[in-house]
Amino acid sequence: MAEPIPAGHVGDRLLPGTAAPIMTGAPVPGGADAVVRIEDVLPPRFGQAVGDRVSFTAPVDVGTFVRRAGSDVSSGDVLLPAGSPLGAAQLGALVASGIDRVRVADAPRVLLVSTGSEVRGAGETLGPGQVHDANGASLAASLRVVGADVRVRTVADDVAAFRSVLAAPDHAGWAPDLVVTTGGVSAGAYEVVRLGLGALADDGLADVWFGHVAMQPGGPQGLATVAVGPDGGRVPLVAFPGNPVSALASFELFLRPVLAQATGLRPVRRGRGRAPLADAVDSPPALHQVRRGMLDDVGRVVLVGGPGSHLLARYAEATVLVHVPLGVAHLDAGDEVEYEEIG
Ligand SMILES: Nc1nc2c(c(=O)[nH]1)N[C@H]1C(S)=C(S)[C@@H](COP(=O)(O)OP(=O)(O)OC[C@H]3O[C@@H](n4cnc5c(N)ncnc54)[C@H](O)[C@@H]3O)O[C@H]1N2
Ligand code: MOO
Repeated sequence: MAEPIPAGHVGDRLLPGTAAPIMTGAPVPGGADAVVRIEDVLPPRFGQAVGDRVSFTAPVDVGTFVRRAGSDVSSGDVLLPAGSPLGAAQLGALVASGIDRVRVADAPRVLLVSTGSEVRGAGETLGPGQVHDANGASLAASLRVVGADVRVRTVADDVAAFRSVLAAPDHAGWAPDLVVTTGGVSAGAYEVVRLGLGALADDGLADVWFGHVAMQPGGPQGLATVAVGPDGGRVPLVAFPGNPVSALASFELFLRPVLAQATGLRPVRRGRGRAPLADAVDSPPALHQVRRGMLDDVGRVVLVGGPGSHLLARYAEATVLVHVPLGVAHLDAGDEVEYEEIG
């Protein structure tokens, strides 16, 4: 036996016929070509003196328990492709490779505007007819997951107030790359997003489209480019419906893939697959219906809650969005549906 080699020490070169007690993580010394677990040594414990004799319980193959330098990543390899999100393993791999600085993309700045005179901030005391700003919370979280720098504002059904939020999106000179609004897009008399963008378009400060997509929830939708901030630069605006499930499903289906691509996040779409339904389902055939569900322990899709676009607490229980395509009025239990994961 030669001198022991603790982790963090480099042992002397071994001569043929010698072994050194070595700890996990210590570099294998020159002259050695395998490591034998102490459990497989006779006697099976450390503490031998230099010059003592040991034997092994079985023949030892060359390379056993040796981790070769470069077996994970070697000189000249691409450690992380451009556009990689820096998550746990990526940050660890960078630091392990001796890199403590990398160039990162700017987070897209997103102004999220929850509209509606009934909408109150999280935790505020509600008066009659008022609701808390669920969309501000859920969409801000969704946007942050795709790497956005998000500011949330709430605006009453008041065109002047809506216009002033776009004109001065933040007190500190922060200007958005994208505006996302919720509510105020359908057919009512006080649709602040529709009216506000219409007024801006009349003043030459926006180009606007409003329409319906054949989807439920998330039918009424708006798109625009609009002047924002003190210098009036044009940025894209996406106007989602106000119902909380409609807003979230719209984000998942329309905006998440675009933002994930823009920020280089992979995968752009979340995991998807096909699975049989646990129960029959009816759907309006003129609409692509997006239901919420989860997979049971035999891999069937179980729907969670009904189709209503107010059922946010049920959405919170779900793990997948379930697609019932256009033209389908009924599916039986056992029929396959497409699903995609939600976070
Ligand atoms: N006459 C019609 N009425 C409605 C139609 C239609 O086609 N014709 N479409 C319905 C559908 S579908 C949807 S979706 C909604 C979308 O309308 P808006 O985008 O204008 O949304 P609002 O009326 O502002 O709000 C709808 C609903 O959601 C609540 N809400 C709004 N913002 C929030 C928020 N930040 N947090 C929580 N809850 C919010 C709001 O109080 C309403 O209850 O229009 C249907 N009507
Ligand atoms: O399209 Mo609305 O989003 O059904 O509730």
